[in-house]
Amino acid sequence: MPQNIEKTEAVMTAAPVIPVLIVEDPAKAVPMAEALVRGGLPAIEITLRTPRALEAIRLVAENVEGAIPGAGTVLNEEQYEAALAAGSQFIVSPGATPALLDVADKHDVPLLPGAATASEVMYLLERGYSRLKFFPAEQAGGASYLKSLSSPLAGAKFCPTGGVTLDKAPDYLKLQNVLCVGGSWIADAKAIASDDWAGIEERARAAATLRG
Ligand SMILES: O=C[C@H](O)COP(=O)(O)O
Ligand SMILES: CC(=O)C(=O)O
Repeated sequence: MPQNIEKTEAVMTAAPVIPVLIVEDPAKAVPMAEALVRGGLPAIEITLRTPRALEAIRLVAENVEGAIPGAGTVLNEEQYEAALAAGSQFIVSPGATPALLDVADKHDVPLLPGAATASEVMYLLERGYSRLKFFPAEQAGGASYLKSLSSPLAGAKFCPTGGVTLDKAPDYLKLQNVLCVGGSWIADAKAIASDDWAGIEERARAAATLRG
């Protein structure tokens, strides 16, 4: 089935920011997610870039009330299925392949596929996907580039991610074709490694009140 827009937008509009997380130690996942939820960011993307990321997703799914755990950096069918089995409520990919979209079409779980060019967006629209990640946002051209896509590709709405910061986020959030932004600045590897839950909560709170 094509993308379920209502369910996908529910994830994208739960808060203005989706934190993108690289979790090495699953024992950190629950206190980290609790800090993010307390700060007002329920949708959290744990990337499959570490060996124990799936374990981290499972622990958040089973233990953190109010969290909407998702898996990022999902590149293929095997990772997609493993992410769902771990309890992911949404899936994110830096790009899109026909094989990844084929497996996503079999499930009613939001997939945010990545796109960075007009042709990539057009391909995804053809496949029934209109709620997308714009990646890597800053490096690909930033808010002015994304604004240029909004008139010719009016059906597509984005979550820009990649180089987005607290300062840059409002430039994206004010665009008609942006529903949220993603980024690692709220809980980077250093903050997670040093158990800086208060700092993560504080940055989450600032992000949760961002407006375009
Ligand atoms: O690979 C990039 C991450 O998805 C998030 O990007 P960031 O660290 O620039 O916020
Ligand atoms: C870029 C991103 O969010 C991902 O790796 O899925």
